[in-house]
Amino acid sequence: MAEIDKTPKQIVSELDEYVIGQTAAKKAIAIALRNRYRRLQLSASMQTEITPKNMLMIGPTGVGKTEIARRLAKIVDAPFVKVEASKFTEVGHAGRDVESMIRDLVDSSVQMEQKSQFKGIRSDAERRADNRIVNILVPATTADGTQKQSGVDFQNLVSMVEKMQRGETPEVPNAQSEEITSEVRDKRSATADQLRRGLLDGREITITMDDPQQDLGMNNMMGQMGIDFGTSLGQMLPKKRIQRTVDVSEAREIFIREESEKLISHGDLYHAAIKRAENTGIVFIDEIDKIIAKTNQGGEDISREGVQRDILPIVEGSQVNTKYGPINTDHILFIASGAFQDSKPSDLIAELQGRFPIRVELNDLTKEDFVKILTEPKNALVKQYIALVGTENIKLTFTIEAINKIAEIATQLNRSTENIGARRLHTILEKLLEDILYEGADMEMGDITITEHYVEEKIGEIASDKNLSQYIL
Ligand SMILES: Nc1ncnc2c1ncn2[C@@H]1O[C@H](COP(=O)(O)OP(=O)(O)OP(=O)(O)O)[C@@H](O)[C@H]1O
Repeated sequence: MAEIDKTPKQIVSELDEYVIGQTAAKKAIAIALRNRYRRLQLSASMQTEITPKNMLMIGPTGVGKTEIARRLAKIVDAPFVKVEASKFTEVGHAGRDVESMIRDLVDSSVQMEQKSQFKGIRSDAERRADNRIVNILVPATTADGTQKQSGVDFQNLVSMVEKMQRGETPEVPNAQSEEITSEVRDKRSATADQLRRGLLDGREITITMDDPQQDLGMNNMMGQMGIDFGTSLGQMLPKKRIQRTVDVSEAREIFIREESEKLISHGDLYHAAIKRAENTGIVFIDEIDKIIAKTNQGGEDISREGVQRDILPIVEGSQVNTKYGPINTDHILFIASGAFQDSKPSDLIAELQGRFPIRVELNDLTKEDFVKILTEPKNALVKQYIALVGTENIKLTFTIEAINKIAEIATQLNRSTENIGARRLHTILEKLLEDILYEGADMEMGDITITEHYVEEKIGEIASDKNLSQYIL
């Protein structure tokens, strides 16, 4: 969680690596985040007094609103979810369950927390997993000379349980009592060495593992019944074990996961995840303008305003129950976003407006922005395509004139058809490179340069035909 202490300037400069322009929005979001860090430095009583100032991003579609918020979460390692506000107005939506956004946030937090805890115990889990594999590959030899795998077998287990039911104390068979001959010991240490050096990868091995379907089935069933148990029921039920034949490398990953699960305390994990979501979580509510009531629409309007009223307590700060325990939403950062083409933020119900005091407008993107978006960000589209076809030994290059032409066509199309912002670049590039992507796998094409002429030839005609471009570009 150390990432949270980044200064606003550092955050903006990291955002600059991915998002072009929109400086006002980047600054505002960086300040909102810094204030949260500042708050955490205060005494507990002061902390509860200061609630985070939520933010409203206003701007047309496809200009970077979501991208800024999502990147920010990545930069500071914060749990993040995006929801469409309009989804809660849909007929049949289970009781307009707006709290689901918070539960999704906690799910994402649990995953992040689990990943970081697993990382901390990785070497321990690896050692245990390796032991299990070695024991399978080189089974212990019993006194009568037959081989058997270490561990308690099923019959033993049944008789142990029966004894416990009768109130007796069962004898726990001691794995050490198995005859491990020096020959077995030597063989095991040689195998362990081969395993560590990856020499056994690719060899098949039959393992006994937890049934992955069991948790899935249980979760689906709970979901369908709308039940949220206090703890994950899957953790409490006895695990169904199944046998599977897999590569040694895959078996190792399966065992590392199982051993990691055993090594961590789930109670601590869930507690840490809830704290993390409470203190650093970011919820992005898109299309907030779609839940503004239009006049004279009767029932539909009531439902839209109803959603605003449902969202209000969550944004104001309340407790939401999740299957990992209750979470307090007081300090979660909410970022709402909308185009507000036929409405204004002041059309939202007054209480909700008050909860989003930071307002920023995002600009429409120009042709110059498109040129930069195509080429500059770390994950720029052009770089992605170059890398993709590069896997088939094709060296793809774009001339500056070609990039300019693509940007120009995108700007024109956004004007003549619907304005979808930078999303237009995705559809244009996909169409432009269609042939190369199709034929690349079969042909030795060597170097390919995309010129202005190539761009005109491939998409010029479609772009100038309004009817056609509506469907294709
Ligand atoms: N300013 C920008 N710099 C770099 N890429 C951008 C920019 N604006 C948009 N993009 C790219 O365009 C796509 C859509 O952008 P984004 O999801 O941020 O749209 P949005 O403004 O949130 O719109 P909506 O409200 O419809 O969700 C993303 O792939 C994003 O990378």
